[in-house]
Amino acid sequence: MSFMQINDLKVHYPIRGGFFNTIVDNVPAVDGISLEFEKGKAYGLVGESGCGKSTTGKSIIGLEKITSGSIIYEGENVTNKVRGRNSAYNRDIQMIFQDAHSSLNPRKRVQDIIAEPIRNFLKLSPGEERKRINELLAIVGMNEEARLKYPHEFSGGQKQRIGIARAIASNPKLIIADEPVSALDLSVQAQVLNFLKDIQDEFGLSYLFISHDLGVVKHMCDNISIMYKGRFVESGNRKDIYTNPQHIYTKRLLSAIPEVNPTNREERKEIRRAVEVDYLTNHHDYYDENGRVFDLQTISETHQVAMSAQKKGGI
Ligand SMILES: Nc1ncnc2c1ncn2[C@@H]1O[C@H](COP(=O)(O)OP(=O)(O)OP(=O)(O)O)[C@@H](O)[C@H]1O
Repeated sequence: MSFMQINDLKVHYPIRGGFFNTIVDNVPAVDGISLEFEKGKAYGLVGESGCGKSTTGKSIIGLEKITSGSIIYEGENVTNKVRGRNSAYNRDIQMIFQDAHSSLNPRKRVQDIIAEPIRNFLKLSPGEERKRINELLAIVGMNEEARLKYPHEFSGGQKQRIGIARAIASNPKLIIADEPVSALDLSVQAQVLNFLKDIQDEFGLSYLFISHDLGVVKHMCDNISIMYKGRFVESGNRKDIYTNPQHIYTKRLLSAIPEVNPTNREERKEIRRAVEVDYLTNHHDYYDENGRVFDLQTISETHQVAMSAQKKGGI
């Protein structure tokens, strides 16, 4: 049973111009997507740069205005509602950003950064607050000495952990993680991803995991939606998406995942060849989930991504 439903969500950014700075056009950043969230499950949103992933995340959290569609949270329509600073929705839906550095206030000590949601939502006594901050630091593998330090005194991975401690401080139900590891070194990426997985199991969290990297999402998500130009071209469970992708765009994205195992690398080459043949021989149209025609220009862009990964020795 889902606790939140997103129905036909659209976010169109107005483009202004002319002498009177009127709206002359709009950018359909998100153009009719639907999603449902169940407790304890992780959902992946994957697609190339500019396809609308971050706009989706930001509109769910209330940072972007929704043009049309609805968000139903625990039976209540919360679309574009002016939500109070300490509403249940704000408490239950939290976000982790790609750039941990700029999402932490450089003038605040770690204890005040983590205390922010506690003060907004939990109303604890000073002693209880202190205890809760120590608990949260322990959950993210940091010791109490971190409390009095400032963000610049930490590495990228540690900063991301502080961001995670802040996100889980209010006991949220859903965390929207927008490229949470893409700014980190590979070894630290694995640490942070494993850590996110551990706390998911421990606290029954749900995630909306936003990434351009199908490899990362494979590690984290139960269900995956492939996004292209503001729409989903394919959605399914992890097994279906990775072993039986239906859409040519998904196949292309999959063939661009770097592969370290030589046997799998050969297999990957075969898949890529098969996709090429399909593309070159079948000059039929491809469609997205809503039956709208999917233009081939992006397919060739994806192809270039796959080819450049191959040249770098990735596949
Ligand atoms: N404030 C804005 N005003 C106008 N257009 C915007 C604005 N923010 C984003 N866009 C446009 O909306 C589209 C979707 O952007 P978005 O940031 O959601 O993509 P993305 O998939 O998250 O990309 P990336 O992976 O590079 O972050 C892009 O074409 C972008 O240029």
